[in-house]
Amino acid sequence: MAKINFGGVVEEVVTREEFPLAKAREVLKNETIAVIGYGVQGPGQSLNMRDNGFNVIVGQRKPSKSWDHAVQDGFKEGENLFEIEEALRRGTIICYLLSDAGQIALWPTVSKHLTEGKTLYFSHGFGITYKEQTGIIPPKNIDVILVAPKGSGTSLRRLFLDGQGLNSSFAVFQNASGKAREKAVAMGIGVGSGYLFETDFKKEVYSDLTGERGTLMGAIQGIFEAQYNILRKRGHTPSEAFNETVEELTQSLMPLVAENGMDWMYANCSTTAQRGALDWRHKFRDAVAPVFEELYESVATGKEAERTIKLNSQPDYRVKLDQELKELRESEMWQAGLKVRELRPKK
Ligand SMILES: NC(=O)C1=CN([C@@H]2O[C@H](COP(=O)(O)OP(=O)(O)OC[C@H]3O[C@@H](n4cnc5c(N)ncnc54)[C@H](O)[C@@H]3O)[C@@H](O)[C@H]2O)C=CC1
Ligand SMILES: CC(=O)[C@](C)(O)C(=O)O
Ligand SMILES: [Mg+2]
Ligand SMILES: [Mg+2]
Repeated sequence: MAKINFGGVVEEVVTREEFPLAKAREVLKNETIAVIGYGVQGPGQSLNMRDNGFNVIVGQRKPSKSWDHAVQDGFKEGENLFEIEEALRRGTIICYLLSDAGQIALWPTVSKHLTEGKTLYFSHGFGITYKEQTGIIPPKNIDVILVAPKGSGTSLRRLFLDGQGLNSSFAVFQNASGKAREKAVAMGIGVGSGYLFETDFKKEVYSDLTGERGTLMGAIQGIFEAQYNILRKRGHTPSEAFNETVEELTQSLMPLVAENGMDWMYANCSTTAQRGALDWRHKFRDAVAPVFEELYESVATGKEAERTIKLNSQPDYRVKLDQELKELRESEMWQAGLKVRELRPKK
């Protein structure tokens, strides 16, 4: 493990240099890796593993859109694409990539196939950490590991095809074979991770739920809306409000942050902008800090898990989520965004 100093704190990470693909292939050479579920993570992980030369099969409900998607991606029924139970029977490493709520419904079926020597793999600490609510309690005589790509399965695949890699965390919950850690790292390299940092199931799910509800998804939309609304209220046009709230951020400023940090982005803006941003950041931090306290508490007490399980286990959960996404898409702000995107000059 490479020791890396992250802002004054030394952590250990696994890089592709020290754990090359050839080593990962050697560790997993006798395994049949069964990816259960072909939603967002399923395609990204299974295609990357397939291209990396691992023995991958997919298990998915049939008929379903996800089954058709797997067929389109070149998986063949009876060869490397099976109904879920058959894939569970054949797999030695079971990658449980159903939605977190879906994992609860299918657990009685999955657990039947978790015989000694098999490995159960997750990409989220959810099922294990909130076991009182999920009922997911694996038998003691199997390995239980996690690799959580830090981003969408879509980005995992895109970055892999670009020759880059998304970073992932990894963890071991049960080490029955004595080789669980090595297997987890090998799987992490196999699914196309750029590098891997170690965590445990609880820390993974607490940070993940906080991040996606916070700055990655929830908070960012909330802040966009608040700023867009004030600009509109004070007489600015939708195009001006959208450009000044979203378009400039994603097209001009965030790429600079990604490249070289926040001070670099600031330094490439006017001194007027720098003065204002350096002053106002404190006020924004203090205003949202209590919301983040509330959010972390809701994650740590299991309230977020309870709500997710309850709502996403209903038969019409997908229809309801799609309806809410439609409302977002049809809001004035994002309709203005649609037009702004169309106006971007093409290469
Ligand atoms: N979406 C993402 O990019 C990321 C997801 N994760 C984690 O990876 C895991 C998989 O997530 P996603 O790919 O987003 O899942 P998803 O919501 O796309 O669902 C995956 C598959 O589960 C199937 N499914 C759902 N309920 C089912 C049920 N009751 N019985 C049988 N099949 C069912 C769906 O048909 C779909 O093919 C989750 O634990 C998630 O938290 C981790 C990192 C990123
Ligand atoms: C993409 C990712 O890592 C998320 C946001 O945590 C998720 O999809 O659950
Ligand atoms: Mg995540
Ligand atoms: Mg998540």
